[in-house]
Amino acid sequence: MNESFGTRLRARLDEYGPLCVGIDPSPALLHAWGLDDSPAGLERFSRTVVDTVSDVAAVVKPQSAFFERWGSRGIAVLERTIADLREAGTLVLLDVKRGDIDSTMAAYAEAYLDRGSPLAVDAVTLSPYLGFGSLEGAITSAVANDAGVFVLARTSNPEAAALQRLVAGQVLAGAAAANAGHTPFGSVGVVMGATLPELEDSLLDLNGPILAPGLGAQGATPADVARLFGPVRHAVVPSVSRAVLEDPELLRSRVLSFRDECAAHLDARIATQK
Ligand SMILES: O=C(O)c1cc(=O)[nH]c(=O)n1[C@@H]1O[C@H](COP(=O)(O)O)[C@@H](O)[C@H]1O
Repeated sequence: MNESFGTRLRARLDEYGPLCVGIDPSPALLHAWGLDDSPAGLERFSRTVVDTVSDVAAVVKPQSAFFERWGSRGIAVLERTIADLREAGTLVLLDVKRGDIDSTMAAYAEAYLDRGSPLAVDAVTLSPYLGFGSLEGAITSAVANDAGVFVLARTSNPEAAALQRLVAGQVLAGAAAANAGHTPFGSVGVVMGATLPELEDSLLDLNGPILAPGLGAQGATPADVARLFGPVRHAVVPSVSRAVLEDPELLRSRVLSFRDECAAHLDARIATQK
């Protein structure tokens, strides 16, 4: 690898369309699929998602929490899932929402961003609540490994608004500073829920990718995403989990229809039309 995460993400979005598909093997979804709530059930679920969507989704986002529930056996399944995704060629965004101080944050960065780590991925979600500056080392490490980060700015859940509107400006400013001068855009993304009523104007200066969860189960539609993100729509990666994962038989068709609808509303071309 010698292209930045921003460059690789831009290419993948242009080729496959603007969609991130979650792997969220919750007990409820394992049950709906007729699988045991066990490491074997997790593995079957994850492998089915990888096999069914990796050739049509620009980004796939495993949710670490559902693997961590099973301790070392769950982490072993997560490692195999990451390896399968990388082999399939899709970009892997691990949703871990990590954030801590200096050497502790460095250890998280080593775990997820260092190319030699068994859990190395293309990008991770980070939490900025120990200060945006506490993430600097992880951002440096991401860039050194051609990886990326998505820092929580305004999340999709309704409880977040009161706290996050006080600090989102600092997150956006920190990410914009890290991305300045990078083309096609930088590798420091932010998370902005697709369910939000409105956005900070400073998002216009981000020059980086925007992960927008909240499609489907949390109520947002592709039209909402286009309305909300307006002038930065080319940088948005809408993310969907439960609405496509409910039924393995419908998984591929639902991913294709979310992907095509997002592309149509966001004025994005899909070079590889499957
Ligand atoms: O970082 C995330 O992916 C994330 C941020 C956010 O603001 N809201 C949000 O729901 N998520 C994640 O997106 C997934 C839920 O997606 P749905 O099942 O489509 O609602 C879960 O893994 C959440 O942790």
